[in-house]
Amino acid sequence: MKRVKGLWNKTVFPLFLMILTPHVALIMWYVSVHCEGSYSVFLGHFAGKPFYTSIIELWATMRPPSQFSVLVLFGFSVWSVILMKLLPGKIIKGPLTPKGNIPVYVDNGFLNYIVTMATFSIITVLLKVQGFSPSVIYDRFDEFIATLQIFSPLFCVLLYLKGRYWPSTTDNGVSGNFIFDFYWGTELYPRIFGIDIKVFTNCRFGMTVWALLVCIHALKSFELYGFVDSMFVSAVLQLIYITKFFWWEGGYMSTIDIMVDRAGYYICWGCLVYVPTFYASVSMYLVQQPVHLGITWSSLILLTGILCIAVNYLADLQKQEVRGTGGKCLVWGKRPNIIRAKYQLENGKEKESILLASGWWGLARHFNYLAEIMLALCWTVPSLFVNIMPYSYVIFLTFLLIHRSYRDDDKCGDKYGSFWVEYCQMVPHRIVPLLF
Ligand SMILES: NC(=O)C1=CN([C@@H]2O[C@H](COP(=O)(O)OP(=O)(O)OC[C@H]3O[C@@H](n4cnc5c(N)ncnc54)[C@H](OP(=O)(O)O)[C@@H]3O)[C@@H](O)[C@H]2O)C=CC1
Ligand SMILES: CC(C)CCC[C@@H](C)[C@H]1CC[C@H]2C3=CC=C4C[C@@H](O)CC[C@]4(C)[C@H]3CC[C@]12C
Repeated sequence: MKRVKGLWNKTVFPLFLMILTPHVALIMWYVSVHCEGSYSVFLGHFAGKPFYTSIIELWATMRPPSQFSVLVLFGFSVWSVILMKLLPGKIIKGPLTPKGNIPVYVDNGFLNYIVTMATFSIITVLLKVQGFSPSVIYDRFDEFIATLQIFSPLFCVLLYLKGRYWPSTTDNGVSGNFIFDFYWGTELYPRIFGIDIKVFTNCRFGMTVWALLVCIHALKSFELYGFVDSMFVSAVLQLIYITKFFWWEGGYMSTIDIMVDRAGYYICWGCLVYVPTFYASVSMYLVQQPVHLGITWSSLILLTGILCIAVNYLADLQKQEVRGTGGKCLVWGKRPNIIRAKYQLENGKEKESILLASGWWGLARHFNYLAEIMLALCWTVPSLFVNIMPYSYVIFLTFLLIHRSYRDDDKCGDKYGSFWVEYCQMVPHRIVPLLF
């Protein structure tokens, strides 16, 4: 039984995802642009054809990388690396790794984001004056997907080799199963010329490109129809969320992505290809499917979404503050219930950490996930209920976060043992209080 589980987790599932996800990234674009945002129309395009011819036809609709797409993506990556290196920021320390290393980061993500978005706005105005528009990226998005689909797997191969033969730290290693090692990665936080790869892929590329695409899709919509409230509401919520992310970027360095997930296909390919295509898909969908919501619905959705962002942010911040002050702070006006949980590093050294069982962390073990899902629903609902396609992200996110809550339980159970059991008894529900 254990062997079957291992085969599923370490080979079949990763392989399945690595085969499936490049198609998904392409399908999101194809359905939005060529199928009126409808999966049924999409299936109709290939009805009666053998599966493999449909796949070939689908990929053939995508134009190959152009000089333009390569230059823009390469230029943007260089720009991000330069800003990462040059912009000032407080030095922050990441959490202690299982091998006993402490990664150090320069907390300049918010500044990086502001400088990039301001530069994008200036470029947009300059282009507009000359009769051009960045919305050409929407028009030629297939060329961009093609470029990412070629370069990102190559980048992951490079990361695999780097972790195997030239690791940056002792937090590296292989399991001997190539499929799993490629998917999961061979290093926890690789650095190339001092550039932290996960900070680059997740924050400086993935999250920033997501914000830029939201603006580009909104601009395209504006050029086509003028002001559209559904696009506005969806875009504003996504942009506030992404801005919040960068504001809190220091905290992100202590999350599962950074302290557990290695730099492999899952995280790096995911942030380079999946985030731009899948995470920004609601905005891409709305370009061809504008909806008029009216002021009442627009305001209601916007306010609910902002509330969800606030809850998500406050929950993440609460954990950070309690740990930062060693539990000597107030949570919702009271002394927090905390567990001082002991754990051991791989070298046997004993350490202590705090588990918070009050505030948002007393409602459910991952209440922050509930706010995250509700928020994604808020920026999708403006597309109304005509098609399932715009809901793809929120459906994916729900599965991702449920799976993650189990993964995190396993991880924390292994790490904290009886302290985690105690916490689970105090806070029995995972994500939804009283229900799940
Ligand atoms: N849009 C998206 O695709 C996704 C968004 N997110 C968002 O990212 C943010 C971070 O999420 P994520 O990293 O998944 O998880 P969490 O922020 O929930 O962090 C989990 C970690 O926090 C520590 N921890 C767990 N319970 C407690 C507690 N009661 N008190 C103190 N520390 C605790 C443990 O780490 P330790 O080892 O330090 O004890 C655990 O591994 C969230 O806002 C989430 O919504 C997350 C995933 C996907
Ligand atoms: C099958 C794979 C290709 C799936 C790839 C998934 C990844 C792209 C995503 C997995 C976890 C995601 C994130 C975690 C936490 C985040 C913090 C939040 O505030 C912003 C979003 C994000 C950075 C998010 C980004 C995508 C993932 C890395």
